[in-house]
Amino acid sequence: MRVLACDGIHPEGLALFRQAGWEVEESEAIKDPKVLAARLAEMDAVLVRSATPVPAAALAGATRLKVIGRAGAGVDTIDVEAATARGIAVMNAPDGNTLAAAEHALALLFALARHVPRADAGMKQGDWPKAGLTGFELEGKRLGVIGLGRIGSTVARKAQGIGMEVAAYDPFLPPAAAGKGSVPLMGLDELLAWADVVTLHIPRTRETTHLLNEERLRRMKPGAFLVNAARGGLVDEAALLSLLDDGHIAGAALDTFATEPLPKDSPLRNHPRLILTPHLGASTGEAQQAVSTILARQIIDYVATGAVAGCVNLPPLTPEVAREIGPWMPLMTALGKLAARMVPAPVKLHLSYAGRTDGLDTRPLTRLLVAALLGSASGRVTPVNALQEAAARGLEVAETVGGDGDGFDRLLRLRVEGGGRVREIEATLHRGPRVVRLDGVELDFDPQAHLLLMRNEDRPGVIGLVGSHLGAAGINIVNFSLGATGDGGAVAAITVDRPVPEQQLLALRAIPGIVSMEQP
Ligand SMILES: NC(=O)C1=CN([C@@H]2O[C@H](COP(=O)(O)OP(=O)(O)OC[C@H]3O[C@@H](n4cnc5c(N)ncnc54)[C@H](O)[C@@H]3O)[C@@H](O)[C@H]2O)C=CC1
Ligand SMILES: O=C(O)CCC(=O)C(=O)O
Repeated sequence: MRVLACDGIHPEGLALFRQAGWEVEESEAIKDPKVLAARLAEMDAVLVRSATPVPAAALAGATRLKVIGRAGAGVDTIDVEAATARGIAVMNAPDGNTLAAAEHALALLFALARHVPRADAGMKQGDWPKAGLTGFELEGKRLGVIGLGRIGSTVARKAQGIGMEVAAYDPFLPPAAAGKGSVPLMGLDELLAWADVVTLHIPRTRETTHLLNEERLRRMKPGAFLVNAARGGLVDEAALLSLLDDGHIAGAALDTFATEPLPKDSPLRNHPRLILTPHLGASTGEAQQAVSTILARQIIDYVATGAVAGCVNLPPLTPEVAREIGPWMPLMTALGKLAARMVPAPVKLHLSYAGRTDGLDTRPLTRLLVAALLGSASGRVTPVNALQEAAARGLEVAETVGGDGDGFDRLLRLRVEGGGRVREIEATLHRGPRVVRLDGVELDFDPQAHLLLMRNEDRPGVIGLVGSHLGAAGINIVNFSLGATGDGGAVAAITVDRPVPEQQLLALRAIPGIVSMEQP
């Protein structure tokens, strides 16, 4: 396994990759998608912070890539839609830098209130710049928090600790979370008109871009302050400059910008009532160590066991559940491949998980089977894009859980329709992964093995001829499982030690009494 670590990922996470046997390549920020694409063609995972964007163009040839890891919270620099369509998981580690980002927002708040940067700059120039730098006290002032998630709620709690009155706007908070906190919620316009200082803690998305446009900024209290340590683009920078100029907004502190790094000639750089930091929110030793190790563990576990944590395009799957369903995983892949060969253009798939189903999370298993079923035909299908691909290719997927396991602890019944045919497979893990019934006939074979499926007339001598023919061709029979169809015929699953060449198949089909011979 190979991982490309861009943008200065903390060494502790990289050490975890090495300990797990991964090869680690480190790189400066890569801005050109073509250059990144060339590097990603040979990688199983890539790690980025905010400097290396991962657009669709960078993923064009990334056929090996399993995970894009964001060592932090915001995934706005990654084309998650394009990654999902290519079956690539996108993971982040938002818990690792919550405190750092919240403390930085508060640092900016204090710096604004007491003109710390201007005082420092004046002192360094040999001045004693006391006059004109009278500030204001934060205790008793109103803080309006936009986005009451991890960072916003941490900022709110700490601001309450210094005696600020705090309210928030967050229309997406789950009702339980919204009701139990000590931070009252308001509408956006109400909050803007109420607060002495507004601080942003939301992701950048299509919907939140320019959330604070000129009209909204003007709804802020005259003389209010603004802090943005969330994302550039949430605030219309040109509008902010004009409101600072006309004095409606008294001051602002920005850690994030629409274009990063901020262009040298940006007018933001020259405004006396703007405090600027170069996207430092997550830049503490503790946060960088935390995000890199959290992310490394998530990626290593995902690739090794299928456990899913911190993934923005796959539902979570705890290590315990991954362990519980782990033995099923290779079976699901083998069954998906077998079903794909039996029904090359499937239109309907029904999976029924029967027997003991407690503790069995069937969703990742279904995704795995669908990925194998569709992946054999074309393109790259993984559990990440399996259901999306199924919908796009017109495959209807349904599953039921529970019901009689027919004497087995756990039994999977698979029904695939396509091309006017219906095929049914029943499989279990009892005494190893095995198929126990095929199209209603009792058999017993390992679906992962090289396989011949034979229909024949149920009369003496036919099987002997098949055995002799395979033997003469140097092909060893590993297992021969035979079942009667009840209409004078029989079905056999013959597992062999190697693939059977086409000409041998033709010869086998020509044996008298053979109705069909498939190598699925
Ligand atoms: N400056 C820096 O270095 C850092 C910046 N960040 C930024 O902070 C953002 C927030 O991070 P977390 O708190 O960890 O995320 P989070 O997901 O815990 O919280 C985001 C909150 O915003 C709310 N939200 C979403 N859209 C909204 C809208 N239109 N209006 C109001 N609320 C909305 C959500 O309901 C959620 O409660 C990240 O997406 C990232 O962009 C995060 C870490 C470091
Ligand atoms: O990696 C960084 O320095 C920035 C972190 C950040 O913006 C985030 O986690 O969203």
